[in-house]
Amino acid sequence: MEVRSKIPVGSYEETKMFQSDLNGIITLQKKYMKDRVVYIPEPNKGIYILFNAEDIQEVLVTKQKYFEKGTTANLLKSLLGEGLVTSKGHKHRKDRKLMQPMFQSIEHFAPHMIKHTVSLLENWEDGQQRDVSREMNEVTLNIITDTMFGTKADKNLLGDLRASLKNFARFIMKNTGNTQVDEKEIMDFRQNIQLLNQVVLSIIEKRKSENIDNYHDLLSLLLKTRDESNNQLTNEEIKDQVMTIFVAGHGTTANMLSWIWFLVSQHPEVEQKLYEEIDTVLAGKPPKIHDLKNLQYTDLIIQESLRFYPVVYQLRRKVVEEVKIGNHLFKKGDEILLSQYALHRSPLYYDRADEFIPERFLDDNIKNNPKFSYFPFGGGARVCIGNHFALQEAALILVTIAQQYKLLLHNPTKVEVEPLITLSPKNGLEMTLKRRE
Ligand code: HEM
Repeated sequence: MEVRSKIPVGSYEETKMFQSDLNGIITLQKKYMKDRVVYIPEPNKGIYILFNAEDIQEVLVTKQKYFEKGTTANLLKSLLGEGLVTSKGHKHRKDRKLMQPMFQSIEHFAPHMIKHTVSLLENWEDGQQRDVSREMNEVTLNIITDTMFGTKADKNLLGDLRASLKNFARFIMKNTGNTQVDEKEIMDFRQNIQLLNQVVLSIIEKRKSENIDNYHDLLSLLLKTRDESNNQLTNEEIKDQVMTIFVAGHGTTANMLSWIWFLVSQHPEVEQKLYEEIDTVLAGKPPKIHDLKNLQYTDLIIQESLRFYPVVYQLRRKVVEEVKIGNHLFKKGDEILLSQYALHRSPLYYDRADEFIPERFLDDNIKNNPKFSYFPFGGGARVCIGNHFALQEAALILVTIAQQYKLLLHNPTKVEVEPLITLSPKNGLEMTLKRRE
């Protein structure tokens, strides 16, 4: 008998459950993790979900050449063009090599990260209610435009931009694998893209009118780059890379920080330890990059938050050539789903997986877990290029704010997880700012 016929198939109810609710995959995992995989016959194209960390490592690392990015990446292309997130094969390797230097040494970005957090705090007052998710988006957007493009984010565009990106993400999630997309939705979607393109093109145009040698950021790197035949990158190529970093490089970190604030506010004992550590290590002084190594509990909170709410919660891959993964054979064209959300809550790897326990990352059992039982930044050739940038940024923003404020949440039941391209708080995150004595 053919190996692939042994793969269990989800029922109609299970397919519905998987599509309608993020927790559907947790129920599927409980039932099918011993089989390591389940096939879910979605209406347009079925998908295989893997539940074993070793199999995931094969897909992302050891057998990565048998895979390419799945259908979400194709829709993302309409926004990001052929940038680093969406490019494939030779073009991807070239792009990665080109952008890598910007992410190799990131310590010098620390003062910018702190400066933008401090200026965010200048607008905060004791007792105010603020949508912390919006605030985190603002500060991370300012940081990415400053560090990568040497410019300021245009204040007027910020609100529109955030709404635009969210609409865009909703569109993608609704239409991944869908062949009949509503005309009106396509029109709105195009308008959204135009707005984003405008922002990015204005950044490029402004720089072209200046002396690029005065800058040492990603934009200048892209403008100075020559290919093998000594040709410059085209405007379109530069726009795609800029748009990619612009989009991939702020909403993700903003959502991670929103979940951290939410989780910390719901766990007073964790909150207390965090504040104690910050007060002891920083002793009231602004953080410096070398302080991060001494902020160990802060680091545990960040790791555990990314386990609990992995902002990039699933990856899709498409098989390009028949391949055996674990005990199963996959054919060309098969779509595979790797779910950080499921693996990070798998009983195979985590005790009390539904509880938020930062200390678990000190546990030896966790250290012995297979590598891909925890993969918030993916893995292999396509591992997140901004992972260290994001972790450094999150820690600096978190401690800079926590030195001055506690954030209180009055109505936790109002906070809902919305699984778009990233996990975001559906209706924002209204919190009260309490200034510390
Ligand atoms: C908490 C924050 C972040 C998370 C959880 C995250 C997660 C991820 C994941 C899981 C991937 C792999 C996607 C795949 O394999 O299909 C990825 C790729 C990528 N990320 Fe991030 N990311 C974060 C922050 C950032 C930042 C700050 C930047 C840039 C400054 C960035 C830029 C990118 C780029 C360009 C790629 C594509 C890399 C490639 O395909 O070679 N990310 N990210």
